[in-house]
Order: sequence, then C-alpha cells, then structure tokens
Amino acid sequence: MANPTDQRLRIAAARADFLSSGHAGDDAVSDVVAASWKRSISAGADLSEVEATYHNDLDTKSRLVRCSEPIIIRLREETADIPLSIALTDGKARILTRWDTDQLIGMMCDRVSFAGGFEYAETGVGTNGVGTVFESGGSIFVVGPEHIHERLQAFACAGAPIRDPLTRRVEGVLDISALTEHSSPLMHSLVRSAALDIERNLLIDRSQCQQALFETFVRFDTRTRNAVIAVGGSVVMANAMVQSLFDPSEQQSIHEHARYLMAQHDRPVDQIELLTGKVVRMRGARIVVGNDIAGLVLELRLISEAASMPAETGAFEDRTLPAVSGRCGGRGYESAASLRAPASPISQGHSPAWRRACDDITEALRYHDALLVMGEHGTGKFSLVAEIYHRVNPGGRSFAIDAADISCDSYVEAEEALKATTVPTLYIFRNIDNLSTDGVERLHAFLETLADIERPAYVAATLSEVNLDSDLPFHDLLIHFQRAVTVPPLRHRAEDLPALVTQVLTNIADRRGVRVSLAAMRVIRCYTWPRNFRQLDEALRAALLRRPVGELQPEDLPGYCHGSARRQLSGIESVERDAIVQALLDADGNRIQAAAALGIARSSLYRKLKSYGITTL
Ligand SMILES: Nc1ncnc2c1ncn2[C@@H]1O[C@H](COP(=O)(O)OP(=O)(O)OP(=O)(O)O)[C@@H](O)[C@H]1O
Repeated sequence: MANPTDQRLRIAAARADFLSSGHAGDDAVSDVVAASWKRSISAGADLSEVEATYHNDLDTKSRLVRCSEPIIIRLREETADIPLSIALTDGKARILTRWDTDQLIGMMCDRVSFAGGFEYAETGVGTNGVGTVFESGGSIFVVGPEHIHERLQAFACAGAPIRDPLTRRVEGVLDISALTEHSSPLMHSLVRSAALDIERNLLIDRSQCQQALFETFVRFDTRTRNAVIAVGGSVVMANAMVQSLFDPSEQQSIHEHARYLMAQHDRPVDQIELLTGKVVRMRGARIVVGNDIAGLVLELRLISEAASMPAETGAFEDRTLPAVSGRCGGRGYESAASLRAPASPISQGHSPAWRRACDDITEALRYHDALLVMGEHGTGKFSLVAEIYHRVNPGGRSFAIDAADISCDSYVEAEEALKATTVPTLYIFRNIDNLSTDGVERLHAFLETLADIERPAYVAATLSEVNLDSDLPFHDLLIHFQRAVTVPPLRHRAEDLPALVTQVLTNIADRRGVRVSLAAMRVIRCYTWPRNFRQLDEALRAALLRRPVGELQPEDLPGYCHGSARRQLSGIESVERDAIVQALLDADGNRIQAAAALGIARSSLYRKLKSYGITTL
C-alpha cells in the first residue's frame, strides 16, 4: 500500500492533469471523485475563491437537528482528543450546525465559510464531503487534493447521507472534517455509522408521532360511542362507527376536510354538510410532537341524515355579479362589466370546506354581520361574497373597493357617493391587509359613519390569511367585524376540481369543443395551485394556445403544473424546472435520455426532480 504522502502526490498530479487536459487519468482517484471533478468544472466552480452562498432562513430546530443532536454529542465525546469539526447539513447542502473539538480547526473551517448558514453544494465549492454526497448519493471520504478547490486542499472530509427511514430521501449530510495531517480513514467509518444512528433516531421519532396519534385515537374511541377518525402523514384510522355511518366516498370527504382543518390555526371544531346531505359535526385535537403536527383526531357526530343542500339554482337565475364596482383614481365609478361572471354559479361545489364557507357567508349576510373573508389569493373570496349577496338580496347593489383605492385621494369623493346610496348595499373592501396606516384610518372612519346611518348596509372585507400573524395596520380594523370565514384553496377542493376546470374552460373557450383528458386532469389534481383560480385560468389559457380545440393533454399544460414544489421558485429555478419537464416530455419520460439531453448527471436529475416535485412525467 502506498504511503499517504505518495498517494496525495499522485492525486495532486492527477488533479493538475485534469485541470490542463480535462481527463482525470487512470487510477489515481476513484470514479466518484473523477465524476465530481467533471461536474464541478462544468458547473463553472471558481477554483480560487470559495463561493459558498449564505442563507439566513435555515430551520435549526428541525426534526433532523433534534434527532442528530444526541449522536453528534456522543461522537464529539468519542473524538475529543482529535482536532475535528463535525457538521450537519439540511437536504440542500446548507450547514445547520457545526461542532469543533479544537479551536484551530474551527478557525480554519470559518476561513473557507464551512460554517452555519453556508451552502456547500458542488456547484459553488466543487468536490467536497457534503455536496459530493448529494450528487453521488453515497458516503465519501475526500482527502487533500481530491478537493478540486484550492482552498479546501488542507482538509480531509468524510461525509455520509442521512436518509429518511421510510422515503429514503436524503434529509441531510453528516460531515467530519480534519486537517489532512490529522486525518484517518477511520473518519469515514465513524461518519457512516453515526449517520445510520441518526436515521434510527428519525425512525423512532416518526413512530413517536404515529404512537401519539394512535394513543389519542384510542383515548377518544374509549370515551365516546361516536365515530372517531385520526389522520396524520400517510396514516388514516377510523373506528367501527365510522364504517357503519359513512360510505367510502363520505369517508373520503371527511378525511379531506380533516386534513384541511389540520392546516388551520384554530381549534379543530367544525360542522360540514356532505355531498349526500348528511350534516356532520367534528370536534377534536391536534397532536403536536416537538415542532411537528403529527395529525388530528376527530370525534364525528351525525347531526342530520339528509339535510337539503342550500338552493343553488332557481334563485340564481336573476343573479348578477357586483352590480356596481366603486373605483377611484379620477375615474369615478364604473360598471363592473370587467368582472366576468363564470358560466355557472361560483358557490356550486361539494367539498365540505367550500360548502362550509358558502353557508357561513350566507348566514352572515342574512344576519347583517360584518364579514371578514380570509383565504389565499385567487380563491374567489370576492366573487363568492358578491354572488351570495346578490342571491340573498336580489334587488341589492354592491360596491367593490380595493385597498389601493382607499389609500388614494379621490376616495373622499367616492366615500360621499357611497354613503348617498339608498338601496340595500354591500360594501366589499378588497385586500384590506394591503392598507397603509392612512388607508386604515379612512376605512375606520367610513365604517363608523356607516354604522350610524339608517339604511341597510352590508360590509365584507377580504384579506390574505398569511398576514394574520403580521403586525400590519389592518389589525386595527378587526373590531368592526363580527364574523370570519375562510375560503379554502383549490388544492383542498379535490372533489370539485374537475367541475371547476370545466367551468374555467367554458369561460375562456366558450363555444370551442375543448375537453381535458384524464391524464391532464391527473396533472391538474397533483399540482398545488398556489395562486388558485387565477393560475388555473392562466394555465388553461396557455394550454389552449398549444391545442386550441380537442382534448387537452398533460404536455399542453405549462411546465410548473408537472411539479408539486410547495416553495416559491426563483426565476432561474422556474426556467430550470421548465427545461427539465420539456426534456422529459421529449424523451417520453426516459430519465437517462433526459439527463443526457440536459447535460447533467442522472443523480442530479433525480435530485432536481425531487426538489421541484416533478412526479407526473
Ligand atoms: N368558481 C369559479 N370559477 C371560475 N372562475 C372563478 C371562480 N371563482 C373565482 N373565479 C375567478 O378567479 C379570479 C379570482 O377571483 P376573486 O378576485 O374573487 O378572488 P380573491 O380570492 O378575492 O382574490 P384576491 O385575494 O387576489 O383579491 C377572478 O377572475 C374570478 O372570476
């Protein structure tokens, strides 16, 4: 066996050859290292400057950190005599925590930005004990000149992937780094066995979540004769009463609604009407383990067997969308002709959360309660309130006033005109979370005047739920409202989606014979639609440009529909995701061909597919 110094000299020579000729030589370095050098160079890594990007949005209290901590503490104790740095990264090669057994190695690591918050992906830093693990999918020991980057050559780094025990997805990397003169091949074994121990802890933690869910389910089940369900992750449990009271499609709707409640902040208490007319009251508990929501256990009471569905037709014949929309900015008022009414009533829909929102809005308008309508952008908050109002008050009028208009000077004039209306009128203030302090004061004064005048006035305001936890000025207005309703996002209306797609298609391609194929509908169902109706509308319009008549296919839909990434993608990421979707479509879904066409390693392609949530191709 060659001594370590000779071996490092051979590697240094191979690296120099590679940099001048592009070939890694025959056997001085392993195939994994040679492939990493090639990737690093083609990614354009600068070999003289460490380009580790800094991130300040890391989750340092994650399940991974929690499960890793005891193992890392043990590792630190076992290696206390050797100058080492032990680092843990998240699933994007970003360093979450680093522990040093010696000050000097800590300082050396700081100098090359191997520290909390920095990203050690191959694209920025070249071959290393973190990024190369993500690219190769396996553990690695990178010593001295095997680092393609000059400034990392003083180090020896052993890295091992930490996989989720059930999905096998790489959740992070455990890395042990030392100066080359202090390194030993044992570092590689140490890091692998510690990573396995962390995986074991992840498994125990997951089963703790399931255990907590199961125990709460059993507790509920023993203290009641009612139906009880538990949902969490991929688990669904139900007692015998659920089976005898509800058929499979009703159970499906209940599960869907339970998952919706799980994502809400309020106590899980609700009453819903199922498609079959059964009215179900649900009340339960959210199970939290550490920072994670493990699931929801609900006790279900059947309130009535076949309550009639709220009238959706008939009374709707003379429905008009907002009769008048107030606009200011020098243009005075204009008719709401631009607010195009969908071909059929918006309030039609069978998802329990949607039915619930419709019923609550109807009730609030009947009782003249000032109403806050919350939900994501584009869920149809405004259109729904306007539609229900015109159904409840067939002769009534409505004014829609946007936050931006309240903040502008000509609002004073608009305000006077609004107050002069004598017929029953609904005032809908849109997106009040966007109001400035000045706008809030104006609206506050207007709402106070409205409360004093003696004529039928209805008030509703829309806002985006994400801003509820903020300290934005609109909070001062909340005293004017008696009721709050949440309009669910499209992704929580799975059973309504086919009808909604048809509705949007009818709006935009009225008389053309256009349908959506089953495969395209599958893609639409899988996507999360963060901008809801507006995005669905855009996606279907884009699809119609590709196929103006006939049956829309998956490939007609924009690239992003093929992913389910929940996070907001940057501009570059969106371009990359679209290129990947196109390459996969061109290659008929063949990953090897698509990777070759894109010029990236197959492992990189798989990683990107996961990161962008591309699953339907
Ligand atoms: N059921 C539906 N079918 C078809 N189109 C709909 C439906 N509901 C809403 N839309 C359309 O979706 C778009 C967004 O609706 P709306 O403005 O009512 O949503 P919003 O939640 O108030 O949005 P924002 O929060 O962004 O103000 C509108 O163009 C509207 O016509």
